[in-house]
Amino acid sequence: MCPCQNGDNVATDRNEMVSVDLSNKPKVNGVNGVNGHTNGVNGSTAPQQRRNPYAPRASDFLNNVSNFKIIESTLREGEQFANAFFDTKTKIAIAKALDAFGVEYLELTSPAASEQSRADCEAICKLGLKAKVLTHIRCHMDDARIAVETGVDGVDVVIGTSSFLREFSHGKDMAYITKTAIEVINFVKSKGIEVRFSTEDSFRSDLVDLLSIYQTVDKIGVNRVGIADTVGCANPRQVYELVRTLRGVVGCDIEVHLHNDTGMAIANAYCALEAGATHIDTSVLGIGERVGITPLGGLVACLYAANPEYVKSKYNLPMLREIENLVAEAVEVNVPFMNPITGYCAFTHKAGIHAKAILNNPSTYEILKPEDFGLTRYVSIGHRLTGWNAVKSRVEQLGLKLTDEQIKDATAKIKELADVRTQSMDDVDSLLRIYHSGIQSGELEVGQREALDRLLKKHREESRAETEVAAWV
Ligand SMILES: CC(=O)SCCNC(=O)CCNC(=O)[C@H](O)C(C)(C)COP(=O)(O)OP(=O)(O)OC[C@H]1O[C@@H](n2cnc3c(N)ncnc32)[C@H](O)[C@@H]1OP(=O)(O)O
Ligand SMILES: O=C(O)CCC(=O)C(=O)O
Ligand SMILES: [Zn+2]
Repeated sequence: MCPCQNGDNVATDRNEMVSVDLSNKPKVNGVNGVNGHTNGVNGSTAPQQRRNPYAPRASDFLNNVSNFKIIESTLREGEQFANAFFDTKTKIAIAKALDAFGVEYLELTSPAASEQSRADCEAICKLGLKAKVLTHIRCHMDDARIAVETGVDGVDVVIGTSSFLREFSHGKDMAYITKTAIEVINFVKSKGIEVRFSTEDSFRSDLVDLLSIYQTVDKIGVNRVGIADTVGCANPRQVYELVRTLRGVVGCDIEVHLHNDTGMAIANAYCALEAGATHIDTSVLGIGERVGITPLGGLVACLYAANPEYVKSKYNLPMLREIENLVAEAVEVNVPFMNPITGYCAFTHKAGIHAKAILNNPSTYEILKPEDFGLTRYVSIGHRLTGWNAVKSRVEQLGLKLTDEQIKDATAKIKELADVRTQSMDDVDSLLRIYHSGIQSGELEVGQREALDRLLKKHREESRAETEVAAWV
């Protein structure tokens, strides 16, 4: 289990990961502990508020990085993930969790997919959630007729416009697509619910075709148009340019749906917002067709970096981990180790240079504050990359009195041992305690490596003897 996830103060359940929760740490170098934000390194008087380089620039008048809505599609796109099978109970649990987190919309699988999909859609509509409930259909009157009877707040209509999909999927030309889109949109609108029209495979579609159909549906009063990077081929610049062009052509909201085949989905979503998109599709852990779409957690991390207060005010951030665990369990995968926010070591700092600065001011090496996500920061100590400042913080936590010179001497021994194997937290603690008592008793002085080795050996033998006695009892 990840030390960041077990909630204990000291993580010792992985030998190679020697981490310590420094949240209750006393003053270090004259400044507050790691959770207390300081006025700068080593207590300097630099101003606390620094300009956030990730914040939107005032000159970007289209920028919606601090003004967006999430359309959470775990229960639609996510159901297209290879491992996904959501029974009704699981769908309801996911829907409620996402609603409590604060997403603005939930998108559900087409009720035309199966009888159970239709029944589940109705059941979720009846939950009385704060989030608006949408369902996702083909651009076809048969699907639209079923969808509007489920009780949804809106219908997301999609049809492929690229030559690939026109030729090999539905086989329809742009004239047919436009005519059917108008019919379906007018029908859904006549039921008094929201309607969105999206072109599938937008980035491999002809720009003139795209702008023409978006303009047509905007004129007849669609609530949103959607751009879909169905195959994950787009890059941030292309996304920016297409959304910005579209922003100049339609007055309605703009949604983007971005696949992650080349790892661009979060960056693309960010650029879409910069260019004026209003809604971003996500799924928990990014699950969906192939490698899925923009992950909810990663998007939240990225947008929090731009404007923490805005993101904190909209979403219940400490719920993120629970939601990811719920979905991970439902689809039988692990949360990836490098997942933003909730990954195995998202808030663990290791190298001595990092540890020192983090202890003085966490913002030196953190753009996300773990406490805003209900998580804890760790500093890893028992390895060859450690430094005396990290060791000093542990000495203070243990309540030991050692001079800086003595701590540097003890650190040299930790590094020597860690060159052979990573030291567990217990190993580091014992060494520090033995070092301390050696100094107290006068058996040890700084630099007396042989004396220290003798004390460590004696301790090892005593521990072994104790273990043997315990085994006999
Ligand atoms: C990119 C995306 O992820 S889009 C969303 C994908 N979601 C889904 O596919 C939902 C789950 N799908 C299903 O349950 C089924 O595919 C259904 C019920 C939608 C259709 O099932 P079937 O009628 O058996 O057709 P099948 O799945 O084999 O083929 C798709 C059909 O939809 C048509 N089609 C495909 N896309 C569209 C579209 N966007 N709008 C209208 N028709 C479409 C195809 O031409 C084909 O029609 P055909 O039966 O005349 O050949
Ligand atoms: O409806 C949409 O906008 C997107 C549909 C979809 O899942 C895709 O194109 O990848
Ligand atoms: Zn998709």
